Amino acid sequence: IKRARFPLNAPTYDPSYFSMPGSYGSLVELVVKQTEAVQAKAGRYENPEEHPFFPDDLPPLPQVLNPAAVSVNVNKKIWDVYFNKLLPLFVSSGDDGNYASTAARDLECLQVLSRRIHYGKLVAEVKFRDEWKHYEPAIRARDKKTLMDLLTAPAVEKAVKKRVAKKARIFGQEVKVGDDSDENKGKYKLDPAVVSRFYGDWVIPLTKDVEVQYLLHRLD
Ligand SMILES: C=C(O[C@@H]1C=C(C(=O)O)C=C[C@H]1O)C(=O)O
Repeated sequence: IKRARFPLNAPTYDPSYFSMPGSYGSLVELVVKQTEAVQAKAGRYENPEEHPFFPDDLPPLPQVLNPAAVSVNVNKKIWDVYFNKLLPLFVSSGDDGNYASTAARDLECLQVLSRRIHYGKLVAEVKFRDEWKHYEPAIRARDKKTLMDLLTAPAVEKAVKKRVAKKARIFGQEVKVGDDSDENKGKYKLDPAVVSRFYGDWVIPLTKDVEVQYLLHRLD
């Protein structure tokens, strides 16, 4: 919703627009890399729920989780999906020159998506512990399809998509003081249907990919 306040602002993502000593690339890459470096110093990535987008640029992170979890990081895919699939769905075309604010909102979106999708590791661990007799043979057989079938809960996915659409309607509604007309009813800063579809097409499938990748390493 906060990112939707700005148009695309393409120069934010254009390495040729923003030149600064050091191999930062585009402005958004500079903001993400430099922010992650500071947050790593503050201990952000000692929290197993947090994953950096540029881990190679950071000092070795203390390994809190077992080896199965450490190697699973799908942030490169999240980066691609966010900029190429999600952003075009909810920002207007155009350029208002607010590139630094745009990059800051993008960082917030990337980090919250990464945290949500990598929760898959914690969920997979719980599922393994609850039903290891079912998961162990599939893990040893490297049977991704069986693992995906075991961990998939269609009713939960349906409820999640319904809940995120409702949250987008509630938190994204246009509110005008003293306007009791129906003029603003059904107007949102962000189309709730876009949010629900994005969860169905990308967030949930990526979360399950994380679950499968974690489980494949669980018995390493
Ligand atoms: C996260 C879980 O695993 C899967 C992924 C879900 C999601 O990303 O929302 C929901 C249900 C499952 O298909 C879960 O079972 O809660």
